[in-house]
Amino acid sequence: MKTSKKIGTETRAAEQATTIIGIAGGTGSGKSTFTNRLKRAFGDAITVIYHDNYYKPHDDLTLEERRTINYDHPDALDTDLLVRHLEELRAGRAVDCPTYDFTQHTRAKKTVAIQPSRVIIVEGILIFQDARLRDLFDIKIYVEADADERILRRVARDIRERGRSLESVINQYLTTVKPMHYLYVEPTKTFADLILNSGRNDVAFDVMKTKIEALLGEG
Ligand SMILES: Nc1ncnc2c1ncn2[C@@H]1O[C@H](COP(=O)(O)OP(=O)(O)O)[C@@H](O)[C@H]1O
Ligand SMILES: O=c1ccn([C@@H]2O[C@H](COP(=O)(O)O)[C@@H](O)[C@H]2O)c(=O)[nH]1
Repeated sequence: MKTSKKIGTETRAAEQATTIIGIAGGTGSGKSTFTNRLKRAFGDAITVIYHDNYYKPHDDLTLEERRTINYDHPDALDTDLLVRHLEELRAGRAVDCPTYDFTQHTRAKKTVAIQPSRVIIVEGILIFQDARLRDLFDIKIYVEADADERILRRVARDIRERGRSLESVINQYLTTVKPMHYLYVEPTKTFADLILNSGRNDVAFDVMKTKIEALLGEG
């Protein structure tokens, strides 16, 4: 959307424009739930990219040492690489996206080829914290959920899917996740165009689905 240039009475560039949608919110708020629902609805017509895949690798450290890293501080992520990748995608070029292994707290070996498209969704807890990312987003959405619900969901998810114990999730939450949330995540809500009450919000999903259909020329 931002690349549109008026040429006479035509807006030619707008026909080719890419719209980048940022979906932020605290851990366990339902960002992935909302994002994945849109991805299921549109398939390859839209591109989804997760900031989580850009956590810095720490292969030089042992797993025990990696468990103690503060993953909720902006410095834990290679946001420079994400910015470069979004610029490439917006220019119509595919990128090789890293993937992340939460059970090992480091990057996985494989990368995934991400194709450009007219609508790109970027999801992550800290994506509105970086001014360069904010500038790239045409639409900014913040998924809201009470802290008690978010931690309960995180406990269940991290034990089920990310190889964690109850004790490790509680300890990580109290030492880094919670303080960083109030320092770096929650304040960025102010940048949002839309604040969603839950990632399982059918009305919000229908609104965004209609918007994306229009952007894709399906409306
Ligand atoms: N509104 C909701 N009610 C109950 N459970 C939810 C809701 N939204 C998400 N969940 C569940 O909570 C967990 C975390 O949701 P997820 O979308 O992964 O959060 P995030 O990406 O923001 O960390 C998942 O297991 C998901 O199925
Ligand atoms: O190695 C890692 C990297 C990240 N985390 C935690 O992940 C969440 C962000 O992901 P959500 O899907 O939004 O929950 C963040 O709060 C980090 O603490 C991790 O535990 N280990």
